[in-house]
Amino acid sequence: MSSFILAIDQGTTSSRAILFDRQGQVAAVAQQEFPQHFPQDGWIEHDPEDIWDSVVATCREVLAKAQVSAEQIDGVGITNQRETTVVWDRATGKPLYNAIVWQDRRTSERCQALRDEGHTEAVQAKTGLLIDPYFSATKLAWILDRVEGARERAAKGELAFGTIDSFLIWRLTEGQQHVTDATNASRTALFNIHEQRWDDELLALFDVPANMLPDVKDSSDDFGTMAAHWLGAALPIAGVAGDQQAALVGQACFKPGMGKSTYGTGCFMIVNTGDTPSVSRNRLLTTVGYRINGKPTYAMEGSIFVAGATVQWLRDGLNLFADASETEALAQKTRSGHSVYLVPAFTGLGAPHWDPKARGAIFGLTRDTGIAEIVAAGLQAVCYQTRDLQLCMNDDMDAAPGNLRVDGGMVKNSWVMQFLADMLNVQVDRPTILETTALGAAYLAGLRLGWYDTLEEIEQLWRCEKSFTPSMEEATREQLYQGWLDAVSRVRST
Ligand SMILES: Nc1ncnc2c1ncn2[C@@H]1O[C@H](COP(=O)(O)OP(=O)(O)O)[C@@H](O)[C@H]1O
Ligand SMILES: O=P(O)(O)OC[C@H](O)CO
Repeated sequence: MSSFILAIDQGTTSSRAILFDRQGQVAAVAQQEFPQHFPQDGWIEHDPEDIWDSVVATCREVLAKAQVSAEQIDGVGITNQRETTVVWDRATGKPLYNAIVWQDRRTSERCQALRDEGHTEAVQAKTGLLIDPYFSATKLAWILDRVEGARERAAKGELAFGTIDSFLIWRLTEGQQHVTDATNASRTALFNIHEQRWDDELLALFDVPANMLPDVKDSSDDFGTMAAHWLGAALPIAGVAGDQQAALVGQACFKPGMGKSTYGTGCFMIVNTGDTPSVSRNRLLTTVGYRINGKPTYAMEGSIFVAGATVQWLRDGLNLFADASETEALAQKTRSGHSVYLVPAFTGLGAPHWDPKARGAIFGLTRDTGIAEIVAAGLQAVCYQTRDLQLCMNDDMDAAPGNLRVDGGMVKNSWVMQFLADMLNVQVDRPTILETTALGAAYLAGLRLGWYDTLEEIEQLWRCEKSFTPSMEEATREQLYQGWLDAVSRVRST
């Protein structure tokens, strides 16, 4: 009887459950979108109960779809939208407040104050991060300060904090485990990535009590047992990583210099830097790529807040098409070199600008601009932003990285991938398995469960579906990119 690993991929807009076999092939997928809440300008929340319900429902659905029983599952891997912050009551498991999502900018003023007080260098030295509302620390402090009685209850040890992985594991193990992994911990701004522990000075700076924090484990580790009644058998949770780091593993980027870019709601380019937590001169992030057998592998990351989310906005906000897949045909209709630029700074700008107050804009409209040009400009923005990151990475590493491995929902769009190859002037490789994030979580669980002994074994399983080779003239590339830089300079708040 064949056996599987169940990967739970809890993303920003949807939850997915995927069954993988030992070859890393997908046996079945179940997916559910859940509501996004935008209570004020720049605020984004999720109801943790919606997240939980969608996770349980998709896990059950994927087993039913594949006609697989829980006994055929060797273990579970979890990967998740990172930084998103949940505080819950240890006694009841009930969240105190909605999850504050990674894109949420409500703590901009607090972060500005911390920067003005001169804490940037110290925070970067310990965490590899900048002081920005993106990370969990100020979101967590906001909940403690704004929810009535929360600080007093936290002081009494009644409350737990977690990123989405922690919250799900707490629920799946029925409160037995309050844990996270080093990749998720490295996105909170409370974790010292060199010493691999929560940092007392950072806890004091961000005003967070230590007793709320989960234990930090390897990415491939024993995270407890999923209780039998969820799926019909007790299952070991054996792999956990934040979604972008899981994609690094799923793309088998195990050697220093290898990198991937994931195009989901946002876009995240990550390059493996091995044992060295390289510090960026260009406001990129240093992060834990994965931690196995107690040994962290570091990575450099460029984070763009809005990628596929532009496509969703064009679809739902402007009603320009019914399905994201239509964007490819629309973009093909445009003449090359059209003049429209869409800067999707809906929630500010991430790397390398880190400008939470910037807001989006469309430039270069002419009388013949139509839906196709606006859609193409939305897709191209993602490629221009990747080029912004590529230039920073090249400078930081004193080397131009080789081929770029890509994944995430947007990379199905071949028009975008060709424009990306043209804009980066590097070969872009799209793998056969686009569910790379979930695959990474499955591989991490598989390492723990004895499916694989080494990372080299996993590396052998990676397959390229299609390579996109640059074909644009250098002068055209530069001219288009200069237009982008000009558009960005016009939305910057400073
Ligand atoms: N063919 C396509 N062309 C462009 N964008 C697409 C296409 N298919 C899906 N997308 C976009 O990809 C995103 C979904 O990617 P996914 O990796 O599932 O995201 P997440 O994990 O962040 O929820 C959506 O924003 C969607 O609009
Ligand atoms: O849900 P995604 O795939 O856009 O990923 C979100 C990131 O983890 C945020 O840092």
